[in-house]
Amino acid sequence: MGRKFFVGGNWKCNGTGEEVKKIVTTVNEAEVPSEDVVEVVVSPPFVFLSLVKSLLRSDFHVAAQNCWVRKGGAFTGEVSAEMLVNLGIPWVILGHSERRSLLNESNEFVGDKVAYALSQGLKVIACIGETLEQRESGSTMTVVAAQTKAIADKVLNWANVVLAYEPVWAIGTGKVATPAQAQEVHCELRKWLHENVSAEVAASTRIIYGGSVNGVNCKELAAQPDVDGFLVGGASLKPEFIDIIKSATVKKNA
Ligand SMILES: O=C(CO)COP(=O)(O)O
Repeated sequence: MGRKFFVGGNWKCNGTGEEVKKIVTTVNEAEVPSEDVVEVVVSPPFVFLSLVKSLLRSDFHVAAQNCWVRKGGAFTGEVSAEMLVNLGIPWVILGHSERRSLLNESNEFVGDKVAYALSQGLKVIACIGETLEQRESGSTMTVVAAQTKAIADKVLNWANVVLAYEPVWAIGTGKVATPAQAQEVHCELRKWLHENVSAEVAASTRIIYGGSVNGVNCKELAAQPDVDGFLVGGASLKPEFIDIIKSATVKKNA
């Protein structure tokens, strides 16, 4: 049941036009494994989506970092799923912990967003993850299961969903989950999908890890059986993003 390795670069709210062009040039010039081995997506801020799409190599794809929960209309400041489709943007990141915590996006709201984006033909990187306090109190699985359930309640077809496990305590902190910690949660999530969605969805859905992934720690993480790739923040703005893409070969040779 081949789950193709997936590497996403989440540029968050960073970059000028010049900086964005520089990052794209770096990834365009890189020699990386073929599209059969790794699927690569970069996610610039909305305002740079068209620029990046026009410059980016054709074997890599573009993702937005968010979209509105329903059909567009009188929602000042929002960007709709329809607009992303109209721009030719195939992917969207939804439910990132920064939006959950800073903008109060609830599990239900994220579930609605995922369902609506999928209904419009977008592919979704759906983010889940526990805080440090939740981990220390032993509720990691309860938290990520509730976040996943809110998505599963609204989504019938998982073919276009990638689940990104991003422990909040590991995001932007330099404190990466150990390979064993990541594997444990990914394995539990796959079990959850098996029991609550279907064996087929559990076997085929990619579960990727995010949180302080870099060009060095990626190899050992990639070797874990249930880690199907990465969602990379800070390191996706640097040349080491290429090393992270190349970690796909660890999986291939496993
Ligand atoms: O939030 C992340 C990706 O979505 C991870 O960010 P860092 O890689 O900077 O920790």
